[in-house]
Amino acid sequence: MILDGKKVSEKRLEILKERIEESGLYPRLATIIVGEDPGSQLYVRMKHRACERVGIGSIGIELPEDTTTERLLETVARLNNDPDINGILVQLPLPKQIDTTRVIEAVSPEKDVDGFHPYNLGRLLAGTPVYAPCTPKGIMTILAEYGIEIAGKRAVVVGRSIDVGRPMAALLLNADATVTICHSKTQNLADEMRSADILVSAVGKAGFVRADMVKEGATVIDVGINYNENGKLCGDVDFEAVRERAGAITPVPGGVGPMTIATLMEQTFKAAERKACISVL
Ligand SMILES: Nc1nc(=O)c2c([nH]1)NC[C@@H]1CN(c3ccc(C(=O)N[C@@H](CCC(=O)O)C(=O)O)cc3)C=[N+]21
Repeated sequence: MILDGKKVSEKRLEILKERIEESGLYPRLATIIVGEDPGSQLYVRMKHRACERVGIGSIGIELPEDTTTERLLETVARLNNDPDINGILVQLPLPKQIDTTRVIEAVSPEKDVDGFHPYNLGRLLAGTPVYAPCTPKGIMTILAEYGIEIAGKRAVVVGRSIDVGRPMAALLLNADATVTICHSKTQNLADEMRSADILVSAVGKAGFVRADMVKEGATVIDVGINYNENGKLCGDVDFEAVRERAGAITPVPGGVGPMTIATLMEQTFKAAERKACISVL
């Protein structure tokens, strides 16, 4: 079974559009991008397009490559204090002169629709999440949409980043999976991966997950964003070989990526609802 993230994201965005309309709210997202990285610019453009589609206002702030941490902190503070802004997204990665941790911690937790602030990561780890990082949250949504059971299953997450691996493990644990986090120093990695009922790869190497590392019938979630030798977007998983063994698998493109953006939209609306003290998701 192919887990069609594109299709699920479209459906979620349609539902969200109606909910926003009915709410009478006009949520607003501010994005900040530092520098000229074409990849980052593409993703931010996609986020603005999604905003437009569902009825979220968006403002894009573009700062030069040589922006200082202080200057970026001032921009964040201004958006924190702007009552018309519900969500603030600082596109990562930031240029190397910038102290990313300070910037993430400067975003008001109520406007942290990316879910990267330590308050929100702490709430997630405590099992009482408010905003969770959009990529792993989107993965939980796609698993739910396809009725894939999580409770009691063995989940193996390969990768321990703050935006994917760590929060993914926390979300799966909150859903009662037995969770293992693997990384570059893990011994017998292939054996660990073969034990997974749910295997999440967030490694960043094309062809990293081969068919012999996947248990028959397992659910395989591919978070990789790589480009092959022909310059084509591909994930971590050897898709054609692995799909024969997997029970369910997400493609790249059309899998996890669109779910990330749909989740960002949902969390931005949630921020507007919480500000207006209406129902809480
Ligand atoms: N503060 C912050 N928040 C983020 O959420 C964030 C970020 N920084 N930095 C970069 C990553 C990456 N990311 C993606 C979103 C959508 C697709 C997506 O929709 N991809 C399409 C393909 C797009 C294409 O054609 O390249 C797909 O997989 O089908 C991919 C990647 C969000 N990120």
